Amino acid sequence: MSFERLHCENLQYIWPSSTASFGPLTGSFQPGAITALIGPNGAGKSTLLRLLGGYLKPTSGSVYYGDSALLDIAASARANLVTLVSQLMPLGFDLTVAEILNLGKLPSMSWKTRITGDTAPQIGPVLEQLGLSAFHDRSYRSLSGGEQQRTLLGMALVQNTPVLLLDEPTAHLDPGHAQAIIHVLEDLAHVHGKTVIMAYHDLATVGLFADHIWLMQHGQVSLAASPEQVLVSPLLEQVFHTTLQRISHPVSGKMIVLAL
Ligand SMILES: Nc1ncnc2c1ncn2[C@@H]1O[C@H](COP(=O)(O)OP(=O)(O)OP(=O)(O)O)[C@@H](O)[C@H]1O
Repeated sequence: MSFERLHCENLQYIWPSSTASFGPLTGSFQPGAITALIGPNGAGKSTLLRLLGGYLKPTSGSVYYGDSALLDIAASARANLVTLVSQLMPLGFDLTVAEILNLGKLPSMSWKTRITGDTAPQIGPVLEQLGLSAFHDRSYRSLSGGEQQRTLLGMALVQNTPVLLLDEPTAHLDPGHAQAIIHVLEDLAHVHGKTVIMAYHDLATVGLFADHIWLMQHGQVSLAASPEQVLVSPLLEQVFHTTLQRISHPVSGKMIVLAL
């Protein structure tokens, strides 16, 4: 299924067991661009990602992929449209790194290929891209947090959907691996035209790669604009309740925001 853009219309979610609520939110995400969701803990970033992926059913309003409401799209078709890489969760069972990456291929495989197919051609390049080739046969549970995070991202890359939702994809990574993952995401958006939406906490680096930033608090989007517009806004200090310093990157001139 192809679609023009991902859009949400009056999207609202009320948690049944708490006073927290999300939205209502109306807005669009651009294909071929990275949108970073920033905001303090509890702002609603993960909730928005789960609504956009169809993992939470909105209390009211809808998410549209082109003209189709997400919840009207069959689950099997949805799995070829969007994937969500969540924050790390312990697996209730153990698989190898290669087996987890293979799971990403299932939605696009026929039953016959699932039984007889060789997925090595698809997973090999992704293992290499994420620096996981040496971990091919390692048990997922035996990996460090950063290695597990790269494995889960690998499954999403193998799934190869036009929309990629990521919940803090670099949270457990050292600076070198974090930078490598950001380059992979830039390539997916800017070269392969994917819609990349990610919750992200690092104000120092978000302005270096994001094309759009949505600043969130209390389940609402307070400002959605370019990094140049969002990162200079005094709203940033209000939302994060801290003093911030802004400096320009010495080479690109892009904005780096530091909490002092
Ligand atoms: N399962 C749940 N039941 C009740 N309330 C929830 C549940 N999950 C999240 N919430 C509430 O919804 C609000 C938004 O949470 P969400 O996880 O979307 O925030 P976030 O911006 O991703 O935060 P963080 O930066 O800490 O990951 C919070 O107030 C949270 O307590």
